[in-house]
Amino acid sequence: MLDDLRAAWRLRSGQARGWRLAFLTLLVVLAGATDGVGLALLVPLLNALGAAETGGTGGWLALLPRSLPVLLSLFLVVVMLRALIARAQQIVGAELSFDFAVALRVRAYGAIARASWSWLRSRRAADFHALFSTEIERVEHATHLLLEVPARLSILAAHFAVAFAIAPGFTALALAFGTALGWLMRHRLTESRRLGEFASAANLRVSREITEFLQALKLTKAYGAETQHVAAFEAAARSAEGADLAAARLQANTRLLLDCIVAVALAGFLWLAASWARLPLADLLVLILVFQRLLPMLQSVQELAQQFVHAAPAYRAVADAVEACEAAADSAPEPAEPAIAFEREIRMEDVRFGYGGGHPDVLRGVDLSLPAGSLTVMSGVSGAGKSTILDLLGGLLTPQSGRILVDGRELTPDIAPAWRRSVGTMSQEAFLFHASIRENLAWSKPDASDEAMLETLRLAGLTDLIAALPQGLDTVVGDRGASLSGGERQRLALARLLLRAPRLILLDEPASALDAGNEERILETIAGLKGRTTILLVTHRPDTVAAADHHVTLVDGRLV
Ligand SMILES: Nc1ncnc2c1ncn2[C@@H]1O[C@H](COP(=O)(O)OP(=O)(O)OP(=O)(O)O)[C@@H](O)[C@H]1O
Repeated sequence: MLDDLRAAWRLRSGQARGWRLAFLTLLVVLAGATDGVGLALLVPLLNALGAAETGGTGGWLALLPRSLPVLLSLFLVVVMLRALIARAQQIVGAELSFDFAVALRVRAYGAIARASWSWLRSRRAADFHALFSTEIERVEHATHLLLEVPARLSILAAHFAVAFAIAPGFTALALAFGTALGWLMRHRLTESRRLGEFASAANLRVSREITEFLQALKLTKAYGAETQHVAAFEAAARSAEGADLAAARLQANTRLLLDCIVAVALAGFLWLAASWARLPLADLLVLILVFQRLLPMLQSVQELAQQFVHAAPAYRAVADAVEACEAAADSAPEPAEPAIAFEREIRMEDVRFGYGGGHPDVLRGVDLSLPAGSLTVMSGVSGAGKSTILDLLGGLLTPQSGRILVDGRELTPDIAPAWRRSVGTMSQEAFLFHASIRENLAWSKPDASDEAMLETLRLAGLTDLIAALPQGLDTVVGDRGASLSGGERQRLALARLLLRAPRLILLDEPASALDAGNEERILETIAGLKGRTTILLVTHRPDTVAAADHHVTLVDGRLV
């Protein structure tokens, strides 16, 4: 439990402004105090209403005038003040929750966005999805409860204070009863927390199933694996819902138990108050009112605590996930300088790289020179490390030894973000957004004009397609470009890349998923870009690129 609270503290943000929390604390105290004063005023009020002959409580209340209109006015002022404080408390509490929720979501999103690619590539997208879809919501719920508990406790304290002023011994007994009740219920809190941890794990399984199913929709249909996915989803959903159901059962059982205990306790206390404590009538009436409110309040604090410990494990899940992303951040996530110009050559010198985890190094001393404006073709068997070379040249990975030089300047992690702005990359399966052609293009250069877009579409060989589309640039391409053919998708991705006018283009088998005819045409289009920019093209058919200036092959971690 303490771990969860520590995680909650780690997740607090500077934006949650300390003064607001201090103001809320003040309001909580004031709410309790006005509640207590309002209750205490009932004693002289009842006395003034006719119970005067029975005596009443001494203390500061004895100083009040006994006039009914004055007491009623005072009572009204206190009740209205209490209502105003409650309103302010509700608004400030909601603002704090809002600030916390937005800051946390933005922090988590930013942490993922700023994490280095070398770390991100070994993560599961589904786990990030779970973070946003369920765990952060549970954290928000827990925070709402966390803000609510002190408010209830303050009112509880006010009730106890009034009861104590009327009948100290009797109230001490009630306090002992409340403490004993909490102690008796502690196992329920432990059980609720265990269910909360189980719910975190079950929610993760649901999220993994949903994300991977949606990513593989076409494959699922093609393999007829729908039943398999539905069954896996049902098992995960039952498990997650089962955790919530068990928590709801526990909550209902606790409520039944507390309802009975509180009813018996209330009857017992009232009987004791009337027969044993022999209080004056006005005091007795107020004491009845106080206890009639106080005991259910104890019950609601117990319920809130139970709900809180159920949601609290999400604090640790979210804090651990966000901090892991933050620890893996790029050393300079925001480019410190504009895109890096490149006039002469990009060079790899004796570059070594391995993915760790006991695997042998993939690259074992790679030397490569890409003169500006040249077209280099790279080939090698599957798994040789070609994509790894592209990721290193693109500034996504950092060599473990050796250097990459851009016009003689070493490509270090500090300048990698700026360098990435000068690079355009494209792989086998180009990703397109479910948006129009214009929006897909503008993603890489938001201020691009229609003319610039049409020019890059021409270079990518898509002029005829755009002319044939009734909505032209505004045609929506579907999920991941589903309404385009494979060749059109790759060409559109090429146009998007060219729109940024990159100094270096890294192409990772951009046409190998296409049929031979389409592949040749795309490779021809790429060869036609020679001279405009520097290109490194990975292809398993190097012979088809006659225009290439250099051919290199990756063998045993070295280029030959
Ligand atoms: N994140 C990773 N963690 C561990 N090993 C990895 C990781 N990514 C790639 N590898 C391993 O590094 C080696 C080189 O991978 P890479 O993708 O660079 O090869 P490739 O030549 O591009 O292969 P292909 O032609 O099949 O695309 C492979 O053995 C691969 O299993």
